[in-house]
Amino acid sequence: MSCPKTEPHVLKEEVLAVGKWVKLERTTYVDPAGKTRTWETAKRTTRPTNTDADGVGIIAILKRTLHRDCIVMVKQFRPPMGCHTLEFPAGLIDNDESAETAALRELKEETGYKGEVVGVTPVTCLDPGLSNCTTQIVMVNINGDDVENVNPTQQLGEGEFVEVILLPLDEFQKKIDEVVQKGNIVVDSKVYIYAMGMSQAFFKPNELPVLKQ
Ligand SMILES: Nc1nc(=O)[nH]c2c1ncn2[C@H]1C[C@H](O)[C@@H](COP(=O)(O)OP(=O)(O)O)O1
Repeated sequence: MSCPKTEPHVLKEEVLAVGKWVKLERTTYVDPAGKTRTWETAKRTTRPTNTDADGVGIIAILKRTLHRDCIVMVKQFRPPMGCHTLEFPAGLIDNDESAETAALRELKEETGYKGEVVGVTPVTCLDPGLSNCTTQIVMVNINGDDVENVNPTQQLGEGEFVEVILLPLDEFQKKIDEVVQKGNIVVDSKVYIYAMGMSQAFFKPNELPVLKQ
């Protein structure tokens, strides 16, 4: 006998604990079989009122004459991980800020580069089994020949320590693997999936030989 189908939905959200940046809630919801259940949910306290995205991630490609195109990456100590991470530049969206404006601001602050937005994703979820945290990924081109971008200077806030790492686009996955193999560093999954996609697109490693062009 099949279960009757219900449109799953949230019934109530009770706050269990609140910090300055994060809160923990108990979410009561109805599952697709019509049964009422609960879930432990983490949320940021900082989401702006004008958007469903908490933050932005920035895929910034540095283009310079006589250089290979590079992706601008950041390495930093992340307290929740207890180690360094390799990530795309990223940050929280300020109130009344668009994803595009936040991306160019965060890129300038974290890396010193001035970029131009060439694309933006819809709101995407980051870890939906744990949290409602969301991000928009913003694609940015950087003209590395521009005088403003020849000696980029970071504008880091108090307590921010960010190392900029340039990785060539045409060997992105290989270079990430080299960085990871060197030490105690974890790569962000968005970064690694992008790198795997690049490898698949460029080298088609999983295609049968007869289908390769
Ligand atoms: N979960 C957090 N705990 C903190 O103690 N502080 C936090 C949290 N999330 C953000 N922040 C602080 C740290 C910075 O001072 C600001 C802005 O962070 P931002 O640079 O926009 O984002 P990240 O790059 O993801 O840190 O918020």
